[in-house]
Amino acid sequence: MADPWESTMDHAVAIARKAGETSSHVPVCFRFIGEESVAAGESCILSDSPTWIIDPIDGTTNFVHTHLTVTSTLDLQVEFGVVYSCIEDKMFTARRGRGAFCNGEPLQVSQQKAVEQAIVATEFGSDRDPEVVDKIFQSLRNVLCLPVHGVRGAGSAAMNMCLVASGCVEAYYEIGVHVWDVAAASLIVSEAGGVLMDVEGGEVDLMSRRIIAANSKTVAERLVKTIVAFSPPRDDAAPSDRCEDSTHLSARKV
Ligand SMILES: O=P([O-])([O-])O[C@@H]1[C@H](O)[C@H](O)[C@@H](O)[C@H](O)[C@H]1O
Ligand SMILES: [Mg+2]
Ligand SMILES: [Mg+2]
Repeated sequence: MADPWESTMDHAVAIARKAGETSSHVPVCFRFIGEESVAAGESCILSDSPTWIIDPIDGTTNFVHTHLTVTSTLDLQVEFGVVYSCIEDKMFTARRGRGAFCNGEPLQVSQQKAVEQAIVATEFGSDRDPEVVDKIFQSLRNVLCLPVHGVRGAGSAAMNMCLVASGCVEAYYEIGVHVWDVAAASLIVSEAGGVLMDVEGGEVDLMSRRIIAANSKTVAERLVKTIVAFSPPRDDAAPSDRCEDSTHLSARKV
């Protein structure tokens, strides 16, 4: 069987060559956006250049506490998405227009559109500002009282989205995620037949730090009416306007 990673890289190089209109003799030029490089002060701006968006560990708090799910995410903007759940040894992959897979098996979102029968995934995020925490709890209360069948959280934004893609949960929402948490899994969700939406409706903006990933427009729109929206500083804001998440500071001290 052909190595899917090798063909992915060949395709990535072809895209980069096309974008830069370089001949096969000139090295291709990729840009990178990674959680750690942005934390070190590098830019988080998407341009026309092919850009790899990387989160080496998604689920850092789980990782630090050796708790359940930890994933690594890799995305070549809008073309490929890869999420690897290392403890479960599950490789989620998607290529634009070619479907989404887990260890080579095709993924399909759940067909359940009745929100009362739905499992909704979310996270409490990393911000411990009491005003933000209040809004997160108001949303959680509203979601529970829809009512939904259950609320879950894997501790990894990417994994929650892969659960939507796998049909195990009907929707995931969070305010406070970063582009590297959700870029790869966004493609996996849409290639599995799911939808992405902003928490106030309309198109998702991956730099806005707000996302709904759902099995259907019906479920996503019910969540839009339920979530208490707010706007954290954007990922592509100037570094001085970004704020460090409080739990990350403590995680890094470990
Ligand atoms: O810091 P990290 O572990 O890469 O990513 C975080 C995790 O995905 C967490 O579940 C989510 O609630 C945060 O919003 C993310 O930033
Ligand atoms: Mg992450
Ligand atoms: Mg991370």
